[in-house]
Amino acid sequence: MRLTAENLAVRRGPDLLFEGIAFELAAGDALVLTGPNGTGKSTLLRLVAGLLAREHGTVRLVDTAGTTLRLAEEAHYLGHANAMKRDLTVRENLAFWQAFLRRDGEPPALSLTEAAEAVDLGSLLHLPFGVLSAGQQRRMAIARLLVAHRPIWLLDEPTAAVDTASEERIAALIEKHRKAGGIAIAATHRPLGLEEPHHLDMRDHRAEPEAEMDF
Ligand SMILES: Nc1ncnc2c1ncn2[C@@H]1O[C@H](COP(=O)(O)OP(=O)(O)OP(=O)(O)O)[C@@H](O)[C@H]1O
Repeated sequence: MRLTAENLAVRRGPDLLFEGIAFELAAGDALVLTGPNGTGKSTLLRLVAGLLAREHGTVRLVDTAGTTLRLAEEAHYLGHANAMKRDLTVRENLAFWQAFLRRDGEPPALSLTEAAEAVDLGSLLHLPFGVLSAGQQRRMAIARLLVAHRPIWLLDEPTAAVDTASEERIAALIEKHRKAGGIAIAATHRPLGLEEPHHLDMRDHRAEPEAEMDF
């Protein structure tokens, strides 16, 4: 499996936000996106997830046989929002995602209980998601990634709001995903503690201001 980006640029509103983004990731690789607020880390993740159109450039995922795969179908995307319904219990939320994402022939994923235990919150499955603390909610959003297999993880500040022990646990889960042949791209303001990740500093790809038209 190989995830390749070439010459990516994105327009937000009237302006080009970034340009010239390129990377090549193989199974087991991680890419860490850094850069100040507003430099486009979330935008790049959303673009790779297929949620945003690009101005130009390509993103391509191919399997070991060289077949091009649809990225939107092969990726877990964890945005700033946790994609959980506040009024449903944690178990109901995770069950929804497992049923929604399950595909025939996938490698086995974790059960709902195993996924909650992997983020050390196995005792909270019965609670409405909305009553969990901010850090607990983030950890349960990480548990969502474990209930169905997807080879690409696109993670926007995955450790936001979590305590130090949970930061380490989340890093270990990302490492496990990599060791199983997965690829991870993570935007972060804090070191994630991943083993030998690739780095992409969004400051290096700020788009030059475009010339204004005179009339
Ligand atoms: N719909 C939009 N129209 C115009 N500009 C937008 C739109 N959406 C986002 N932007 C701008 O795109 C820029 C990049 O935002 P993005 O969220 O990708 O940054 P980021 O690097 O992830 O920031 P942070 O570190 O704060 O999470 C910001 O300046 C934002 O205002």
